[in-house]
Order: sequence, then C-alpha cells, then structure tokens
Amino acid sequence: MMALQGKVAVVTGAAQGLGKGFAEILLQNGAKVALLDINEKAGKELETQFNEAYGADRTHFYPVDVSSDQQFKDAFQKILSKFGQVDIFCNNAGIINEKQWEKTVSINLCGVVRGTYLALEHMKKENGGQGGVIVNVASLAGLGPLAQTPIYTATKFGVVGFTRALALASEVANYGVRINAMCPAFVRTPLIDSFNSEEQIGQFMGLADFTRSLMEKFPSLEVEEVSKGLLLLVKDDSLNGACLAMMRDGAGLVSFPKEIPKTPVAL
Ligand SMILES: NC(=O)C1=CN([C@@H]2O[C@H](COP(=O)(O)OP(=O)(O)OC[C@H]3O[C@@H](n4cnc5c(N)ncnc54)[C@H](O)[C@@H]3O)[C@@H](O)[C@H]2O)C=CC1
Ligand SMILES: CC/C=C\C[C@H](O)/C=C/C=C\C=C\C=C\C(=O)[C@@H](O)C/C=C\CCC(=O)O
Repeated sequence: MMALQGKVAVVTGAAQGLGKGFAEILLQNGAKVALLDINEKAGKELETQFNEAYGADRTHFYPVDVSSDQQFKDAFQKILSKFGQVDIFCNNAGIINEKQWEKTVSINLCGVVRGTYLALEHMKKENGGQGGVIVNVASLAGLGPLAQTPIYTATKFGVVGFTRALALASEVANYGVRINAMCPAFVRTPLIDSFNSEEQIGQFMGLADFTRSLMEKFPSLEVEEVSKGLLLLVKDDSLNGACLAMMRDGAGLVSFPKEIPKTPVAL
C-alpha cells in the first residue's frame, strides 16, 4: 500500500463536486494537494478553507483551463517549483455539453490526455522520475451508453480506453507509473442536473425521462463514497489499468474479456 504522507497530489476540476472531495480525502491522508480549476473564486476560497483545516501551505490553487496546453504546462512548472515533485495526478475536470460538443471533447478527453502526459513525463523512471499514480475520472457512461449524452459518453469511453492502453504501455515499458480509471454512476454534484438543461443537452432534451428512469436504476452516490474509491486506486500498489465501477449497491473492479464475446454472423 502506498503511504500518502508527504506525497504531492494534483487534482483538476477541484473547486467543487467530486474534485473537491478527492482533494479533501488526499489531504486527510497526509498528502499536499495542488487544486486546479477554471473557477478562480471557488478555487481560492477552497485553498483558504483547506489550509485552515489541514495546515498552512498544504494546498495551493492554480487557475487552469484543462483545454489549454499552455496553462496546464505553466501550472505544472509552478507546482514543481512550490512542492518539488508530483506523485499523484487525478484528471477529474469534466463537463456535459452536447451542443458545444468539440469543447466537451477538448475538456473531457483531450484534457485527460494533456494532464496524463504531463504527469507521466515527470514521473516515469526512464526520465529519472520517482514513479507515481495517475487516476482518470471516467463514468459508468464510459462502460455503457447514456442515451441523452452521446458526446459525453464517447469522451468517457475514450478515457477508459486511453487509461487501459497507457497502463499496459507502462507495464510493458516499465515506466514505474500506475494509471487507473474510475467509473461512478450518478453522483450528487451540480453536474447531475445537466439533463434538465437545454443549454447543455440541446437536441436530446426529449430523452430527459429516460435519464430519470436510469437514475432510479442507479440511485445517486455521495461524493464521500466516491472519494473512498479514489483512495483505493491511489494506494493499492497492485492496481494498474484498473477500472473501478461504483454504484449505490457496491463498487467493483471491471473485468474486461481477454477475447471479444461475439455472436457469429454469416457474411
Ligand atoms: N456527478 C456525476 O454524476 C458524475 C460525474 N463524473 C465525472 O466526475 C468529474 C467531476 O464531475 P462533478 O464533480 O460531478 O462536476 P462539477 O460540475 O460539480 O465539477 C466540475 C469542476 O470542473 C471544473 N471545470 C470545468 N471545466 C473545466 C476546465 N476546462 N478546466 C478546469 N476545470 C474545469 C468546474 O469549474 C468544476 O469545479 C467529471 O469528469 C464528470 O464527468 C463521473 C460520473 C458521475
Ligand atoms: C445527465 C448525466 C449526469 C451525470 C453523468 C455521469 O457521468 C453519470 C453517469 C451515470 C450513468 C451511466 C449510465 C450508463 C448506462 C448504461 O450502462 C446503459 O447501457 C444502460 C442503458 C439502459 C438501461 C435500461 C434499463 O435497463 O433500465
């Protein structure tokens, strides 16, 4: 088990919701945490709140839009200057916007790739790094389709595929870095109301009742429950390429078939 005392973590989308919960559980377990978000006001307030609760200088907020290469790189350099190293990187920032679908891809998928590659370059042993762990936040919609949000679903399938492939690369090439994904069902955060927003859902607004019925099948989790899942993926040294599905009735590591299950067809 990886001990978190003295480790340095970075969490994107940390100003509220799951990211705030992830930052807090890492702090509670002894890590220092760099908070990254586009929401400067909420981010700075959270920095003050966390430093008061967990000790001066345990947390610092960096205004970053994960869809910007330059902002991400600049912040990473500042984090290294302040904290000296990065051991844990959680790519959590995500949005639902089916109307502005390219923006959604740029944040949810490209943002995860940007953060992961920045962290990997710093952590991997062939570059003189100390190793580390990266956790990418996907969704249950990265394992099965959410009809109202085809683009969001595509980005989350992308996050799962990217994470699994890179974890395998890390194992084969001995990077010394573990890369895991989280796939929670609905979680009680501001994001969850998106399916009621025409601004975000656009042409798929008519499917709101279908999402509502899916939410009855998968009752909402609380941030604190999902944060325990993050801790497991960070601490358990045996987990690389793991995908943690989390639902109200329990969490579990997803088994991916070694062979593709298929029904033969005549061609
Ligand atoms: N709430 C839910 O039901 C579930 C959420 N997720 C995923 O969890 C992650 C976090 O979601 P929530 O906490 O629920 O959402 P949220 O909307 O409560 O918080 C998202 C945070 O990300 C920040 N953010 C948005 N765009 C950004 C950008 N371009 N750069 C940096 N920060 C940005 C926001 O300012 C906000 O602080 C997302 O990736 C989401 O897809 C996964 C499964 C379920
Ligand atoms: C509006 C979106 C809010 C939050 C997004 C967040 O990422 C949560 C996603 C949670 C659920 C994902 C659903 C995944 C669905 C599936 O696995 C589908 O294959 C199941 C589809 C239909 C089930 C119909 C039924 O059996 O009742």
